[in-house]
Amino acid sequence: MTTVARDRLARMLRGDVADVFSVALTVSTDVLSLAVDGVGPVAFPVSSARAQELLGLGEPARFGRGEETLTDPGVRDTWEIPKERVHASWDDDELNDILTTVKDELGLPITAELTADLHSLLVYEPGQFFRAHQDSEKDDLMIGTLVVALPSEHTGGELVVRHLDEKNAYRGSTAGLSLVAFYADCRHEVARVRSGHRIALTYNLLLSGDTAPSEGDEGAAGELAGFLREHFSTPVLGRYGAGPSGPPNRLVYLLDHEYTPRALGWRRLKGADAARGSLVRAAAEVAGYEAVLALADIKTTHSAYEADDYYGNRGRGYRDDGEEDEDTDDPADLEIQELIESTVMLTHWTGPDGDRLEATSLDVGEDEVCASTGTDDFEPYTSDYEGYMGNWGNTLDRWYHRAAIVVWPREQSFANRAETSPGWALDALAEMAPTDAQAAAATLEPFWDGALRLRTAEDSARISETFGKALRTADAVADAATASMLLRPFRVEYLTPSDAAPFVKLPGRYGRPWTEQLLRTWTGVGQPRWTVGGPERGRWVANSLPGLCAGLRAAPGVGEMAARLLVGLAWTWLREAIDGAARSTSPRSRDGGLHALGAPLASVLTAAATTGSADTRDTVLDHVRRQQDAVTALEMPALRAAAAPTGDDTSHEAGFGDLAADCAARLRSRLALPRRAATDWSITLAAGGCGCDLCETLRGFLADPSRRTLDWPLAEQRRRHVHSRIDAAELPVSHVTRRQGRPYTLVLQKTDALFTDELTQRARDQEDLDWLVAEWHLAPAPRTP
Ligand SMILES: O=C(O)CCC(=O)C(=O)O
Ligand SMILES: [Fe+2]
Repeated sequence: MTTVARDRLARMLRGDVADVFSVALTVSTDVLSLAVDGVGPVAFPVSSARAQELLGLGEPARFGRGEETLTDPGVRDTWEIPKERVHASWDDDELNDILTTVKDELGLPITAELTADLHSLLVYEPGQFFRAHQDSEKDDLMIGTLVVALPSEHTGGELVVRHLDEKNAYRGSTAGLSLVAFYADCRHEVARVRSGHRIALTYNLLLSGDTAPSEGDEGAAGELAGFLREHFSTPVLGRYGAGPSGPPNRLVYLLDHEYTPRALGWRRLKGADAARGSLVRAAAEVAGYEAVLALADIKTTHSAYEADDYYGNRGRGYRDDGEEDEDTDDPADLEIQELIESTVMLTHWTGPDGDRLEATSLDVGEDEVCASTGTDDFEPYTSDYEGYMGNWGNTLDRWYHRAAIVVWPREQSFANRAETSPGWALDALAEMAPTDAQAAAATLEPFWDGALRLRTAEDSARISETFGKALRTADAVADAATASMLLRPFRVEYLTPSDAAPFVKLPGRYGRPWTEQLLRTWTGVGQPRWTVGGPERGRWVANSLPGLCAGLRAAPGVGEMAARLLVGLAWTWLREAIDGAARSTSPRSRDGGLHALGAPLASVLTAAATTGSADTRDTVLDHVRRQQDAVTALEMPALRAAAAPTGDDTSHEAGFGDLAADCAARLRSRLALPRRAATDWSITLAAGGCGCDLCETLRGFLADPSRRTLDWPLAEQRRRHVHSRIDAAELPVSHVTRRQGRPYTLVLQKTDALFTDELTQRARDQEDLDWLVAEWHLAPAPRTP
């Protein structure tokens, strides 16, 4: 198998630089004098009596985790002397020398300035310790920590500093000052002090001044540039499904140190990252690419077994240091098997204008990622072990934060940013000259639909803001094809009355066929995702359509044309939704479905009147008139949603009077039917559906006015068929199985609901009719007895 360019690039970067993450120095006690308020000058080595006095001033030390500061003697058990009481004065030249040495050994830029800021004085007595932790970066400039252990008699209390799978352990000196400096992302701990006292000053290390990394070596940059060119000219499969294969959009090289969003910057890369960063940057420059810094959330999923279960022996655990981990709750010993999946999502990157970090959200494909150190070598910030669950095997999910350098061809820069920030891209396009905007927009085409659709699901407030921008930009680009491309991913539900003014410019600029095509796309007509009766569409028709049409009419000609198209498409949707609901075999869901379409129906009629679409109105009324009687469940809410007649043109134009008359006629004829006699137990089983012998027997029993119960010996399958027929038709008939004899007996019994439901329905019909007569000025009819 040939190794792909990005892996060769990562391997080359790994080889080149050693990762120094902590350094130690021992210096003479002469360079420091220490005094503590309340104790006076502290001589070196610190005597046990002095240590006791210092203890007396101490408070239980706190520690930072993330944003919080906590006190927990299970994590940290040591005394902290308030910083205000501590006066540590160094010989300036000596301290400068020390910091310069630290800077050089940690591989920080030569021209930068490293300073130390006193953080605290700690005293550990026998039994005290500080568990593994990472220091919080309290200052934007903070890059690490300097521990100055003062000479004193003690055993135990080693300071252990780790990075990836390496660790350095440091023991204090009894004669000199022992200094240890390490990067802020290193986990470190102080082992339990066994005897005597361990006393240490801690400092925050701050990096400032000209922190530009030294120039990378030219030959190496040239070689790396070659890998970059190869990467960007080797096709990968398109994203978002079936897209054609093309060159990758980016290369994501994962770094080895951790950075907070505040601390990530080219000038503040740590250890090996600094040299790698300047090399990759130089290579990108040579090849004409752009490099930005980013933060990534990585999730890996491995199949895993608890070691005790797996082959019955304890396999190698993935934790090699036996240290307790406060953040994770997996079983300690897991036999980790193969990697099932790994996803990399960029959460931040440096903005177009250089150093400032901005939030983003981009899933990057596997074939766009490489690293010199595998993610498995890092400590996850959280993990989750799922034991065996049905179809899924045991899996271990682990999440990591890593920093990255992201490289892309300059001409892909706009597209890369647009993919995660469509709103930003639309604003930028609107600012460009039309020909530039057309060229830039063309680079968005491969992912634009996908990028916006994914977002729709997430956050509809943001997408409607983006929609507003898209309307304006589609006008500004002055090109029909570009405008269609930019607008295609949206749906008609985003178009609200307040968009009428910006929207109407588009039919003005691009004409009727273009507008019709766009609206068909937005409403999904003729597309497979076309769903009938979706609640969002219903809400849009009910709430937005009339206001939108009224707004569009403000632009005579094109606005009216667009409004008529919208009314036509809304009716296409509504007709299918009405037919779908009316076809339902369940009376309850039929009535519920029709009821929900009442307000949309009122809107379509109103909008048709507003836009002078008399033929649409007539088609709508015809369609409603042709429905079965159940359509009153649609007519009533439509009439209640319509404004009552004011004698103005619109309500007349809209045909609500005709609708009210049709509805009243249906109610009257229903009310005119004779009431059910108290002795009449006949039930009609709606025609259609199954006509098997069971259903025929059922039909006969139901139709018989004098029979209320039927004892029907039936095998299970057949009982079930009868059940489902009764339930589907929602008949007032109870069915129970008497479990005696063979086959069991199905006992059917007509219930009182046959009478009570009918009474309720009549009362409701009467109430509806009275309301219609009063509100819609219909001729009163004689009340039925
Ligand atoms: O006592 C030490 O050497 C280290 C103290 C420490 O890790 C801290 O203060 O965060
Ligand atoms: Fe610490």
